[in-house]
Amino acid sequence: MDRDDAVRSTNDDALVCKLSAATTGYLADPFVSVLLKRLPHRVAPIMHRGTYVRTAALDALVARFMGVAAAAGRRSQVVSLGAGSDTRFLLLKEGRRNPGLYVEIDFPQITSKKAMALARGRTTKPLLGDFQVGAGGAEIIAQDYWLLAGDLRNFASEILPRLVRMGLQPSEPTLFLSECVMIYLDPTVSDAIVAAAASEFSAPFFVTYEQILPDDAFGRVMISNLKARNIELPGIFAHPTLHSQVERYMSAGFTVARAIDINEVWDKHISLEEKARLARLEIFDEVEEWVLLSRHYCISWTAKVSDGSGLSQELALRGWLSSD
Ligand SMILES: C[S@@+](CC[C@H](N)C(=O)[O-])C[C@H]1O[C@@H](n2cnc3c(N)ncnc32)[C@H](O)[C@@H]1O
Repeated sequence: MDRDDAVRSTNDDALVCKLSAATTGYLADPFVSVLLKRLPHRVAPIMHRGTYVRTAALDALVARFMGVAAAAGRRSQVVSLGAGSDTRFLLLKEGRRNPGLYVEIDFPQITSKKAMALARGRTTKPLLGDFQVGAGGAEIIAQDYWLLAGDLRNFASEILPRLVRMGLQPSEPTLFLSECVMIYLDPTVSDAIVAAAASEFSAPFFVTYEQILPDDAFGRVMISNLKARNIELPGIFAHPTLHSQVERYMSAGFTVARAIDINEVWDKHISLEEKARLARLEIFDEVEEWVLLSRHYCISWTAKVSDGSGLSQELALRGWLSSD
């Protein structure tokens, strides 16, 4: 398995965790089972919780972004980088929420399987509306959803110009989402993606979920376990702390940014009712391991909002997670 195959295999990990979390009752997501029919192995409660917290936090941030755009009477655009098995577009449509434009990009090996599953799925096909399948079956182009094949290493030179040619509007509020993706890219590439978002768009937002803290005992084991599968995390050394996650945005030209770890999301941003509901799903006794693991994953978010954009900078940042 070469390096890119190994990186692509991380989407299977995410999908297995998601399907197991949905089957166990952590997530209300009927669409994961369209992408994966059967669980290949049992998934530990700690992974269910991690998947739940990451999904809940990113859902809240995406919803908040869409609310900010809607309040300003603007079309929201989401660009999910390395979207893999992202089902947010389908969930938005199912909930009759207007997704604006939702774009997903991944390697063709990943998008081909997804395109086939979505275009054929009894529950997914109607949500796409009229659509065309392109690139030999690797892409779906619908009015509010584009599933595109591409290599993010060519983001600035190929992907972004193509998106703009297709109708992505740099003048509209645009959220770039990197859910466990930029960490696999060379930092010069991921920094260039963040910089392109900041410089080419009038009201760019960026959300990143990825691993941090490579240098403590847990971090070293995490990295060596992945290395054993030929998976490198070049991004973790470039942006290893919450502080440096914020810095990456500010030095690219974003104007407000925050980063918190998953442990803090769980402690402060998941309601007591939700925690009580999750506690009834299965026994959870990996408490110490959870604290260690969840401190090694972070969510960071940022916005660049100028006075003339019609969006409030304060609104763009404050309240992105419920109790801010
Ligand atoms: C851990 S998975 C995450 C998938 C999805 N974002 C999620 O959270 O479920 C990482 C994804 O990034 C994609 N990816 C990594 N490097 C990429 C690149 N250079 N170009 C396109 N996609 C890439 C992989 O193919 C994989 O689908």
